Order: sequence, then C-alpha cells, then structure tokens
Amino acid sequence: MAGPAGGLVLVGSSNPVKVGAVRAAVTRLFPALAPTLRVAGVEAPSGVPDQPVGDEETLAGALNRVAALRARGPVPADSPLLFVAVEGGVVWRPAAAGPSVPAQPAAAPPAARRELYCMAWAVVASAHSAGCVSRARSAEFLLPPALAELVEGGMELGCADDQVFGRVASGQSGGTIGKLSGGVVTRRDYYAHAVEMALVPFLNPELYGYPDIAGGGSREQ
Ligand SMILES: O=P(O)(O)OP(=O)(O)OP(=O)(O)OC[C@H]1O[C@@H](n2cnc3c(O)ncnc32)[C@H](O)[C@@H]1O
Repeated sequence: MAGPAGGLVLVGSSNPVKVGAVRAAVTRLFPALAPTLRVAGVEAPSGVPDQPVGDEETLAGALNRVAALRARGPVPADSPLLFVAVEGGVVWRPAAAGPSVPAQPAAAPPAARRELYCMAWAVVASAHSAGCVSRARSAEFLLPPALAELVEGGMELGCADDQVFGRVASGQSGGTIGKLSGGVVTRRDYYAHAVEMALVPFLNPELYGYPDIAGGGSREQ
C-alpha cells in the first residue's frame, strides 16, 4: 500500500480549474499527503458530447475519463494513488416557480416553462483497486435565460458564457458561477466540494473496504 510520501493523483483533464479543484480537495481531506502530493492533469476523453446534458450523460463522462486513465496501463505499486475526473454538465428542470395560481380564475394556465441548471459529477477511483470507485455530484445553480438559450441551440456553456459576458476561456477561470456570484464562489470551489464528497470512502477505508491511501492516521478530526 502506498504511504504518505510521493502521492500522485492523476486528473482526467488538463483544465487548470479541475486540476486545482482536485488538489484543493485532496489537500483538505488528506493533510498528511499535502507536503509531497503531486496532482497532474492529463487529457482523457469523456466519450460524451462536449456539453453533456443531464445527470446520466455527465456522470458517464466522468466515469469514462477515469476509465481512460486506468487504460493507460499498469501503474507502479506506489504511484499514482488515485484517478479523478470531474465532468461539467447542465440539466433541464421544470421552472421552480411551477404553475402559478392565476391572478384571475379565468386566466389561461401559464405555458410550461423549463430552466437550465449547471452542475458537475466527480469520480474518484483507486489506481490499484479497480472496484473502489466513488462518485459525487456538485450542487447546481440556475443559469440565466441568455445562457440557457445558447446552450439549447447547441453551444457549449463555456462558449455561451464567453459570448454573453464578453470573456475568453471562462471555463478555465472562475467559470460562470464566478461571474454570477461576484467571485464569491468559483468553478474550482464547487468542483472541489464534489471531489471532497467523492473522497469520503477513501477517508474511511475501514468502513468501505477501500485501500488506505494515506497510510493510516492522516485524517483531521
Ligand atoms: O478540458 P475539459 O476537461 O473538457 O474541460 P471543460 O471545461 O471543457 O469541461 P467539461 O467538459 O467538464 O464542461 C463542459 C462545458 O461546460 C462548460 N462549463 C461547465 N461549468 C462551467 C462553469 O462553471 N463556467 C463556465 N463554463 C462551464 C465548460 O467550459 C465546457 O464548455
């Protein structure tokens, strides 16, 4: 089993937001690994459309990226520790306001409305135990109609964001949530939270039958 020294985590993307989110999450949950932790991003195909829609497709993208990392070949006994992937997606939902109570009983019912939300799935897998794969979903936030319309027309969210807000490569910086939250929450932040949730079984290996990636005793109480 790998000990705390020389831990390598491979991330299935070269997007610095994703690599940074994974680094933040692993460092926070496994502080004993932090001094020697290496987190590297490598391109890994998602096998789903560039803009996944819905939970199923988005989760499939993250799982496929981890599978691609594993398919790179056998890994040395002590490195890497983990394969991680985060896939950003969108999901349509009925408008939260729902069918409103009409102001006048005779008024026609409002047309069915739907809204687009932004979210992500994170997958964390042991590099040495193929059966130890954990997943978690991020929180989601409502996208403004201008972005939803462009995505509905087939544009990737990152491109739609760049067009509507006049930016470049927004998906590699604070992301849409960074813009919409005035910088209080960034794409990295909420991706890191999802990765932290997916790391829970690795933090409690005895409870889940997972490998002990920290060599025991690294958990903060
Ligand atoms: O190199 P990869 O890993 O593919 O990085 P990516 O940013 O393209 O990542 P995804 O495929 O996971 O994301 C799908 C699309 O959604 C965009 N996206 C998702 N969340 C976003 C956010 O918070 N802000 C801006 N764009 C976002 C992203 O830029 C892509 O256009």
